[in-house]
Amino acid sequence: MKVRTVFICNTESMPSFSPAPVARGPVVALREVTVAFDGHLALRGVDLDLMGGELLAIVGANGSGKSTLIAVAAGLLAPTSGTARRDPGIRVGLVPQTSNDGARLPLTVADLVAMGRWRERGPFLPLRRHDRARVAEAIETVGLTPLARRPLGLLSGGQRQRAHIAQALAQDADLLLLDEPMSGLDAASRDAVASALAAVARTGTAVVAVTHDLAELGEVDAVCRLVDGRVVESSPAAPRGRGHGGAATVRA
Ligand SMILES: Nc1ncnc2c1ncn2[C@@H]1O[C@H](COP(=O)(O)OP(=O)(O)OP(=O)(O)O)[C@@H](O)[C@H]1O
Repeated sequence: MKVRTVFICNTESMPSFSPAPVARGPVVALREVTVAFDGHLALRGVDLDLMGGELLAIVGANGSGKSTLIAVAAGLLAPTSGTARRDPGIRVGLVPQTSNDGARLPLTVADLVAMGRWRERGPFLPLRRHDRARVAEAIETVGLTPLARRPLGLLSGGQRQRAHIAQALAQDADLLLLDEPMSGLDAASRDAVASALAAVARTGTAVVAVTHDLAELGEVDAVCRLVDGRVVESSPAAPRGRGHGGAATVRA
């Protein structure tokens, strides 16, 4: 199955996003993936392809295995059985469900987002002009430019969440995984993030977002629904039709 999800933001602030994603195979392919925690099966025989250029929404009730699936896709958790194959060398961006934990870090918004460039630039090295532009663009995308110099500890929960999303956007990841990224965001921020995710997918990135409300993601390319660790519904990538208001359909 193929799924892709992207959040979009203020498109006027994203001039450097290039169009024309390049079609290729999955960046991550899960086959018959099962994950057991102390005998409890969190995932049961999951087959899933995460495709570059696609925005995939993962939905399901509490405890259905969404975060576990994200952890396996990110390479943070090995399947108990089955296989998780990742393209070698892909850059993975992750916004975990608990990204609000950074409240006590002695960092500003700009510091946090700049860390998203470390993989390209190397940690603690001065950012180059291009890196600084990517950082500024990501901050603008989530609407935090006026707060760029503010310490994380002085932000609201939703603002901090947006800062973590900006850090992920700045990474230019091949695979972008977001676990309930809209949690705590107001309507304007949700729209901005949804637009940003869609734009990122259009650059060729595989974007995967967990949500309890499909509508908040806007248009997605595919949907994967989990029930008790199983994929019970999935939609293949349909013609995106972004700009035509088309949304992905879900089929059993
Ligand atoms: N580290 C762990 N140890 C033991 N059980 C775990 C662990 N992590 C998750 N589980 C169990 O695995 C199942 C799936 O959990 P998971 O966090 O993936 O669900 P989820 O769909 O993301 O839920 P939510 O919507 O509440 O975030 C749950 O029954 C949970 O209790």
